[in-house]
Amino acid sequence: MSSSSWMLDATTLPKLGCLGQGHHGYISLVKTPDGLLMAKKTSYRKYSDDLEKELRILHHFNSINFNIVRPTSPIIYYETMPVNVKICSIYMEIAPHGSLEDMMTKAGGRLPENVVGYCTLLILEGLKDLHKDGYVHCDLMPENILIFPTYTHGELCELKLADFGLAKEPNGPNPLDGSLFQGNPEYLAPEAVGPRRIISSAVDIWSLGVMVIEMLGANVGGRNDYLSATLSPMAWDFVRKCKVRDWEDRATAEELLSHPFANQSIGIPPLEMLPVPHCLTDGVVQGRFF
Ligand SMILES: Nc1ncnc2c1ncn2[C@@H]1O[C@H](COP(=O)(O)OP(=O)(O)OP(=O)(O)O)[C@@H](O)[C@H]1O
Repeated sequence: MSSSSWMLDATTLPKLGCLGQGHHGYISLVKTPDGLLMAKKTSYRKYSDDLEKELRILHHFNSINFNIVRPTSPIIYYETMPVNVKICSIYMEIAPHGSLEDMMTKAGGRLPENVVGYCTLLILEGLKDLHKDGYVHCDLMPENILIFPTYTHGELCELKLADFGLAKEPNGPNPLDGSLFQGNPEYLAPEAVGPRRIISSAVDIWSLGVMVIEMLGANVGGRNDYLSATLSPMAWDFVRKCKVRDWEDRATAEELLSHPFANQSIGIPPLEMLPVPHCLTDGVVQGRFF
């Protein structure tokens, strides 16, 4: 990457489209003068602490882990918009195939089991390093897993963890009470609510189990008897290990990496299964990816 794209004159970059919308802001597609396409994540300035933390985490893992989205600028940028609206932004590489949620929507709400196994393996690769360094994502859901093309080892796509706004840093404060999985309570590990409120890497493993259920098209609120009857024995065994109620007995990312469910060899999603955000469809935007 050239030094000109690393230090941006953020205010002059044209906004070419919208890549996504979150609860605290939006993600837009921008292009640098030398033709590099990037994702710009913007929120109101009152959320700047979360955005600064997200950028810190992205930088921490920039050269360590390829399954965590990469930042494309070193600092957070502050701007004042018309009518004195104060915003802040960070820049990162663009996911040309959107999010896992987009892929599920495109597939009609259910992915083939071997594709889910492959996606799970890539997510576990990201979680393993995150947890090894003492971080907890705390917001693991399909919309926060981004899809990238890759042509290494004959693979077609690569998944990366994104959206670290609620993440817990080593020795950092817990996310605010009530901030996790608003509207998606099934994703929240039981020990992360109530008076004890334990936030550890096991919280992400619980969410991963729920995500696997969702990707397989089953009911995420379903009880164990329903899940054991609905999922394949291998998928159910994986989910069961993620959803152990006692967080200290829950499997770790490292352990789950060797589970047969995450090692199905023929689950690489075919090209036609990969979504493409509207603003990136052919002919609309020309440019290079990071
Ligand atoms: N780097 C990226 N490339 C392409 N699309 C992206 C990128 N980052 C985010 N998006 C899209 O934008 C959506 C929202 O992003 P993100 O979750 O980071 O925003 P947020 O404001 O933190 O959301 P929330 O408040 O709901 O957690 C994602 O689900 C994805 O569809």
